[in-house]
Amino acid sequence: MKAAVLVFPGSNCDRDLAVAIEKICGTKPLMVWHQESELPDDLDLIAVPGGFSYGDYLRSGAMAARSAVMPAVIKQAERGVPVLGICNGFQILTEAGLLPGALMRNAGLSFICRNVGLEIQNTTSPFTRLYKKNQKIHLPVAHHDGNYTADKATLDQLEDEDRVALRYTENVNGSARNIAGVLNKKGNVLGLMPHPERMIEDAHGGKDGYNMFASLMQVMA
Ligand SMILES: NC(=O)CC[C@H](N)C(=O)O
Repeated sequence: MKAAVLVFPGSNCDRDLAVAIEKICGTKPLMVWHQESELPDDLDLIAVPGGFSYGDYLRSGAMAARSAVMPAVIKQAERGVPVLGICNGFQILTEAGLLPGALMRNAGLSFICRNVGLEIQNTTSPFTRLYKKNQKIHLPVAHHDGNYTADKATLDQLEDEDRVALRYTENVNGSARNIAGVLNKKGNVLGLMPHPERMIEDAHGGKDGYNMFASLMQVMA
């Protein structure tokens, strides 16, 4: 698999994500600095990592969404290349308009850093097809802006089109309808607040994130 991991000033999960991709998908990803304006056109995955791009100033992800590399990401997403945004990556993808809605400050106003329960909703996307419908998993979260919001029509549309990828089993951060991750209309762009790359081996305390990367491998097989 040929994958690229984007790196912004303030990204801090880029290495963990690269390690997970190499371990599960077998090849070291390209690390792409945000100032690049082109991406190879034979990528199988563009991964947007977590962290605090630009110190979360203005709004989390807002400045990164306007960086030089993003027009190339948008072009490839439109061509159907899988794009996975984790945590700050999810915030960047909503700010770039690749995913609907926004991530607001957590309802409790504090940073939340712990494992949370989740339920898999969509099992047809390239990221989720190895999970079972309504499967309960645990993944870590670490964010202060994870409170997913969108207007009622958008939330209804996400549900009608099976684009809620996963939900929290408890309302962790105030997210509308407990939404933890959403897909774009085509299903090739996923953003989620929990960190699958931090739960891929026994030393992490579990492997519930493993299938998110393994699913991508199955798509290619
Ligand atoms: N782990 C992360 O990616 C953090 C995301 C973001 N900076 C927040 O705190 O909301």
